[in-house]
Amino acid sequence: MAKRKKTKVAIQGIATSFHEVAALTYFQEPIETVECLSFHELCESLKNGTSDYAVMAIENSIAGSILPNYFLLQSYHFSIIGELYLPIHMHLLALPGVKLDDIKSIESHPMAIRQCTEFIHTLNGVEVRESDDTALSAKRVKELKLKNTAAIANEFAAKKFGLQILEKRIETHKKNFTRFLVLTKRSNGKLESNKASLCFEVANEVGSLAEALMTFKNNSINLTKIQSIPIIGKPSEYSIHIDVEWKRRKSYDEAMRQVLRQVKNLNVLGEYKKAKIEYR
Ligand SMILES: O=C(O)C(=O)C[C@]1(C(=O)O)C=C[C@@H](O)C=C1
Repeated sequence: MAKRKKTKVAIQGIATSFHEVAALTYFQEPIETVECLSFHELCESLKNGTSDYAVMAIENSIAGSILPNYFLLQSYHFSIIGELYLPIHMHLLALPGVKLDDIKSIESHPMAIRQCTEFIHTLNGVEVRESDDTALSAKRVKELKLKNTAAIANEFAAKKFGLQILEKRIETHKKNFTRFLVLTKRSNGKLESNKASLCFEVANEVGSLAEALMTFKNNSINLTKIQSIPIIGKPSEYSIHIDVEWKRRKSYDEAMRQVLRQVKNLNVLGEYKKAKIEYR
């Protein structure tokens, strides 16, 4: 009998990156991950059919929003079909036998570095370098035998690349989560949903944004996130991204009907099931 083809999921980074952990956690079935070394590459992989889904980090509870990804969501027109809040534990990894005093440079993904700034500030005179991925930094330390460099990455990367954990849990706050979105090219119809990601523009006039937001409030729709991003080429004009949650679908539909008349270019980026934030 022919083997069933595994679902292909694009991740930013290589095996053991946080994106891989997020993809394996979300899908809970054997998947094939497609490694991409940038978020742009990840979107291209989904667009050209190399992958069926993509998992994309959108915000972190210490470092905040990944703003460039809002632009990608807007320009690629994918559908968000799910979300995941992954607990993030960061460790400082080095070659076996290396001591903290030997470390002259640290490298990692910029979002990982931003989650560990308090720890990094305690190390004097250590150079900090940004890389494409936490796991890739761990791999480089191992393969290039970098005795004076440490990588910020997770425990899976430590194990896979045979590195020691020099300092454990160096994230600035222990309750650290990254929110990931699960994207596909075409959403397969109406999934069971109680959350949506929307974007729109409003006139630069007194109360225009407040009025649109009041429409959600008046229909008992909970606003969970708001993020504005510039509209390129129109200085001081913004695209507003919001996430909303509802208890009754009817209330959401009614709010959307009303808000359509109040805003411009309303775009539903996805309707999906709200994820739980579970501290582990
Ligand atoms: O470098 C990785 O391991 C990633 O998966 C990237 C990434 C990110 O883009 O925010 C994912 C989760 C963590 O917040 C740190 C880095």
